[in-house]
Amino acid sequence: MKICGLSTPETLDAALSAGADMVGFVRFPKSPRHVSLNLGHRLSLQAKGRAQRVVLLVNPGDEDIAQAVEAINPDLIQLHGSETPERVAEIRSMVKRPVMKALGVAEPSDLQALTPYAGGADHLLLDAKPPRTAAALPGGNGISFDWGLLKGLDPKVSFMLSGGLNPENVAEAIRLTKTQAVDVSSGVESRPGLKDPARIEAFIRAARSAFAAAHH
Ligand SMILES: O=C(O)c1ccccc1NCC(=O)[C@H](O)[C@H](O)COP(=O)(O)O
Repeated sequence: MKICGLSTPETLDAALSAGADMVGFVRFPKSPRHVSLNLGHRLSLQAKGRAQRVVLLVNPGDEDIAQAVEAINPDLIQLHGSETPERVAEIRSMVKRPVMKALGVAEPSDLQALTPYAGGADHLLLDAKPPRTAAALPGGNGISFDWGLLKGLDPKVSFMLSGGLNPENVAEAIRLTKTQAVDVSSGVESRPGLKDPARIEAFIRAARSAFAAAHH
């Protein structure tokens, strides 16, 4: 279970105390969840040893990557832009840490885009595609995609499910998609960029019960 877009010590503590496996820090200035290098550094120290720390970058240049790695020392890098399979592999060898590539799903043909990333990325995160408006963020939009599309996916492909999840629908999403991992951002917020500790706890509780039920 990954809680993405944490940006305060209090809400990070709520995610860690509730048992999140991964906590995500967004480096994207247009996002209400963006963290400075300094804040990212402090949040990362707070999470160290308690959950995997993920830094989220969008089409980063080498310098952006170097700065984020130096300041935040993440356990994993999430790439949430239009990075090619070659660029993902290049970043992975540059940072010498695992990389998760996010891919948007809206129609069956989008699943074919997964194959070229299989060699270069350590994990795949399947998210909804962002709305086609100039102001839209590449992620964190609270939009679900049709989970039924994943019936067309090779069962050997492991992925993290994302996009429009919340405490109310996460159990159904796990049951229908048989995913092994889930990611959430706006579904555990009280307003864009502000995480709600009670919703974080409810999300993790619901996801944990659904994973337990799926393994019986
Ligand atoms: O969350 C953001 O603000 C963000 C900005 C730029 C690129 C990606 C971003 N979020 C990516 C995530 O991993 C979100 O958790 C994922 O898109 C799901 O978001 P939501 O549908 O709001 O749960």
